[in-house]
Amino acid sequence: MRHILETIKLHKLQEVEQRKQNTSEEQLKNGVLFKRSTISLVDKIRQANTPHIIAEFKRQSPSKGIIRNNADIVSITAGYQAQGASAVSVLNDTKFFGAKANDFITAREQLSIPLLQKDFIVDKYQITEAKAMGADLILLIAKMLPTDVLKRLAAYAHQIGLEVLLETHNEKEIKDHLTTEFDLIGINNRDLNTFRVDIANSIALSQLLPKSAIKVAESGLDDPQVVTKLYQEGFNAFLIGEYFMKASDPTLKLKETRQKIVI
Ligand SMILES: O=C(O)c1ccccc1NCC(=O)[C@H](O)[C@H](O)COP(=O)(O)O
Repeated sequence: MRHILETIKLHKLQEVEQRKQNTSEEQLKNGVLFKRSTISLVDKIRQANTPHIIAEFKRQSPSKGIIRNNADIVSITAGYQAQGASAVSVLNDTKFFGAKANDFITAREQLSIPLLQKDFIVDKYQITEAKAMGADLILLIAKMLPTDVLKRLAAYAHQIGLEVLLETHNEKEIKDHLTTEFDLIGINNRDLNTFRVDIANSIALSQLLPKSAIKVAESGLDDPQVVTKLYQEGFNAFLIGEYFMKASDPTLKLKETRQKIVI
């Protein structure tokens, strides 16, 4: 069976080609938000040695199906900011994650903290789009693209003022990118072949990174004690989606989680 990322990649390539027909990159660059100054998550993390939560807004996922399809982007993302998220991540993919067309821009309109545009980037055009919709940082996934392409895309993102979170999941992906310039290194706790979450694997992989790297634990985090453990092991930030989104009150769940993390 085809890997989920391969399926997503094939779909993205088609989707992006279609969007290019409707809006040129030059048109995107003329948008108001393309010119805005971005807000740095890296600075925020370097300034405060504390567990930084990147709270994610996601309606559904390939591993869990529908999580909260009719979620209100305004109240949830505003609540995340009010409850101390260091950044908010908004899924921007419709086919696999159920994003609605205006989710990202609506979040941008009301947030003053860094906003991660969470998509599956296979083309420079999507990075221009991300900037044009008001992103501060983007995600690149090591498994999806060759190293030289990832480096080129990261360089372009930096050129237009975006920070880059590189997602990794195994030793090779980490070692291949050790010397390259990504701003934050994510380690996905979830194996996307099996959807199994393995925190011990993430801790072992994090030891391969230099102390100075900003390490982000991603996926499957549903216990403040586990976040505490990962923080003690050197992770700086925690990308949490489903745990908040499936709670009866996502922003209250973020508040409780932050209170329960021991530092
Ligand atoms: O979440 C999935 O099922 C998934 C499947 C295939 C590719 C990516 C996937 N997730 C994207 C993410 O990065 C997560 O939304 C993010 O790490 C938050 O994870 P969680 O806290 O488990 O919602």
